[in-house]
Amino acid sequence: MKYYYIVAAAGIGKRMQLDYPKQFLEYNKKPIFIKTLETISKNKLVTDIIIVTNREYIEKVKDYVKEFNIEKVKNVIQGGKERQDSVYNALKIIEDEDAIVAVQDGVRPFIKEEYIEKAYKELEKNMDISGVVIGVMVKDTIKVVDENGIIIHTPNRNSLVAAQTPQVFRIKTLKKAYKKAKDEGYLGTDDSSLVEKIDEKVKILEGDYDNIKITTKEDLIYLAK
Ligand SMILES: Nc1ccn([C@@H]2O[C@H](COP(=O)(O)OP(=O)(O)OP(=O)(O)O)[C@@H](O)[C@H]2O)c(=O)n1
Ligand SMILES: C[C@](O)(CO)[C@H](O)COP(=O)(O)O
Repeated sequence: MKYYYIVAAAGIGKRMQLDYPKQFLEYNKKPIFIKTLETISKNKLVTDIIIVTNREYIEKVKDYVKEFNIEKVKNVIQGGKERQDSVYNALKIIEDEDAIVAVQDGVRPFIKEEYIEKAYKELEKNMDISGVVIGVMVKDTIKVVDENGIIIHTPNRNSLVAAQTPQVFRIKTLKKAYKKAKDEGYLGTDDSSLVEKIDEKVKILEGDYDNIKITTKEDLIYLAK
């Protein structure tokens, strides 16, 4: 069985407001996408890693992969305009129709190996579900608001989970979901939302609060060492 791992690292980091993409920010003298990859490649189930990055950074990413001896990287390919386009580019080059595939933000460098393992295994043993998403219960009370900031309602916090990555799926399901989203012009903010749209069941596996996405300048504190 092939266990693919797609690492999305083709964003431009608009919200971080640097003059280079935030996946190249450093933690412990390594670009954060490399820290992410180190954890992934160490996992014994992962067989094939595909990195998706900005066209002009492909060679630089290949150099980093060599420099830091990241194993199992089979392809470094060009991303697209949105995260969804980048992940779709990677899905299109996977030919094995029986594979399991995990999708990961390159800018979640604190992912722990145990969650990768748990997610793959949960999906494999549970034929009732089509995907597994690592997530954490929200700590704040969440409000749904209208365009004027007026609160419409307050969902019950016990049913609210902040979705992270990895998000793991059977390849056939994920390809079907991505194709349908493309055909219908649907743009989701994560992979699971596309699979939910084709009425497949996706299960949340509780992860941890350390697995943050480096998104805005406030998150730089997590990289200070
Ligand atoms: N076209 C894109 C956009 C995002 N990503 C990747 O998806 C992950 C999560 O996206 P996000 O945090 O939104 O990154 P950016 O798109 O770079 O940030 P922003 O939205 O602020 O521009 C990141 O690892 C990012 O590199 C990608 O592969 N392709
Ligand atoms: C996939 C994700 O990390 C789950 O929380 C998130 O939705 C990515 O969103 P972004 O806008 O691409 O950062």
